[in-house]
Amino acid sequence: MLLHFPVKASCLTGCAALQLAPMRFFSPGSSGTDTREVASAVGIRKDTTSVELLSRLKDKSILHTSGWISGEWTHGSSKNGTFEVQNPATGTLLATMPLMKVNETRAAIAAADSVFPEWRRHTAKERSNILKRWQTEILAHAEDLATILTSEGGKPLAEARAEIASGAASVEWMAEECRRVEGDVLQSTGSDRRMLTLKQPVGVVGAITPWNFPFSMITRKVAPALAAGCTVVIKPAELTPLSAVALAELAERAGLPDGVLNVVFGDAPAIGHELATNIDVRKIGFTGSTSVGKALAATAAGHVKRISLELGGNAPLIVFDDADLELASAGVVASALRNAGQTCVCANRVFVHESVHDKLADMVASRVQKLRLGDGLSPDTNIGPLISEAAVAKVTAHVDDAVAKGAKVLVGGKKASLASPLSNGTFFEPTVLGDATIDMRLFKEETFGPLIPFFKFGSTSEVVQLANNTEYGLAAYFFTKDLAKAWRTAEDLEYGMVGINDVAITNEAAPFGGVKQSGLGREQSKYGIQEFLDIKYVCMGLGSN
Ligand SMILES: NC(=O)c1ccc[n+]([C@@H]2O[C@H](COP(=O)([O-])OP(=O)(O)OC[C@H]3O[C@@H](n4cnc5c(N)ncnc54)[C@H](O)[C@@H]3O)[C@@H](O)[C@H]2O)c1
Ligand SMILES: O=CCCC(=O)O
Repeated sequence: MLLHFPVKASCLTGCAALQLAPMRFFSPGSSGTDTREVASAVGIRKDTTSVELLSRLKDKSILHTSGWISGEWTHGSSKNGTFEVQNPATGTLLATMPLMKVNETRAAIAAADSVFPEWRRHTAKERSNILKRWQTEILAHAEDLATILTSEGGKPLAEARAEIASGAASVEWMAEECRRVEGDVLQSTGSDRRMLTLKQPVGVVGAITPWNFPFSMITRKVAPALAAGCTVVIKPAELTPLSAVALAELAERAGLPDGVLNVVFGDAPAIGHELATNIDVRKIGFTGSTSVGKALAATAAGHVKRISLELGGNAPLIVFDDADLELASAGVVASALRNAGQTCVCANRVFVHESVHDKLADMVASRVQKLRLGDGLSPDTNIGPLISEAAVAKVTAHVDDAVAKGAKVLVGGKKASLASPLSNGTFFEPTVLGDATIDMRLFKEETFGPLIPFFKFGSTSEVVQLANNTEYGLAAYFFTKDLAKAWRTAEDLEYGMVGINDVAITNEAAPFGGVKQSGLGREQSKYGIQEFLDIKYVCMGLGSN
């Protein structure tokens, strides 16, 4: 049954009326201003968002501070309270969001379920056209979306722009793939029957996404789901929900019918549990940590739901003695420090042949020394903040543990203190460590920070064994000019994705996903849409004539 929420899409300032506490808005250098002053000064939804962020946007109406259920912007129950979204570069408040729980999630699932029969009956071309219009809206708002993404997630604008482009490319790809979903006519086992298969949408999908790619992790799930004919409830990370609601706004503008896409956030365990247990949800698509993914998979298994998991990584990057060292050193830095090291496919462990180890370490150290740490919104920043103090603490612990066990700090090594207005930001110096060994935490655990540890190796068999010595199996990289070594190493690495002389391997045409405890299933590419389709076998008897 669909629960009714009293807030309509047109109720812009009215949404705040549902909140119990008096609303404040914040901007750097101000301690807050009464909501009514702001609302009258600027007109829309300023009551719960940072004026500084709004002032940076060309189209301010893509910034929402509500959930999106059944085509309505809603705060859900006013009894639930709120949570805050902060800019990790400055520590300033960006938005106050309604905390949603089980009832809101049930309403979103009910909305998705009620329109599923209609959405699946749309022709593939109709769904494809809506997806293409969504892509057009995303591209038209790319700069605003990148600004929102950098403000809530911290990554430099250039990386945010690349993420928006990659998300738009996923939508475009699935708009095309949509029209190529085909069943088969099978060779019949008897002359009196015909046998065929149909591919049908699985049903309502719950999409749970992380903060480190707040935009593209959503498009990678939602675009294939919508293309297949599924309806969706998105649960974005509470640290970065603003990208998700902007995407919902643009989907609505693209003509996506009400209820086909819904967004809820707040009490993550409660929302996740409801998605994993509600009988009307047929599939969960999750990207996040291995620990949460495992727990969610166990819960969903109790209800025999389909699930895709994109989990943690611990990527090796191997540099063989015949490698192009300029290319390899650029690859090490680009991979390990992407999004300040907070990327599931970041190189975590750099294995270098002993004959070129010192030279490569020097080349990497000199590249890293030139990088500028700062606010992602500033054009000369190469590395932004980490997402939180907890993230800074984890990188610090990994560096301290490594140094205690004999590693040498070649560059960086500690939390960075930047001048105001970045003095409350969560920054860590990009760090290069020499003499890393396998007894260190950084060998076994995903650091998720700007840390490049160097390990020495002697033979190919030794380094493949070291690279595979992890519970993870997402991405691996290596550099060599030897063709035979390239084939054998690519085949022997126990990873879902392998980059040879290349670290920028992700794109919409390539299957993204891991093996071992890095996950199940594939996103993107021609395989991604299959995760949202069931195979139905149809047998038609022809009678005895
Ligand atoms: N393999 C991939 O494609 C990929 C991509 C990006 C990030 N990641 C991984 O994600 C992790 C970082 O992201 P994170 O810290 O946001 O991960 P996380 O597991 O803490 O959170 C991911 C999502 O799950 C939600 N969540 C938290 N607890 C939950 C619960 N009990 N039930 C249901 N949902 C819950 C969060 O609110 C968030 O939306 C890293 O391990 C990284 O490697 C993997
Ligand atoms: O961290 C997840 C996504 C990384 C990528 O798209 O290459």
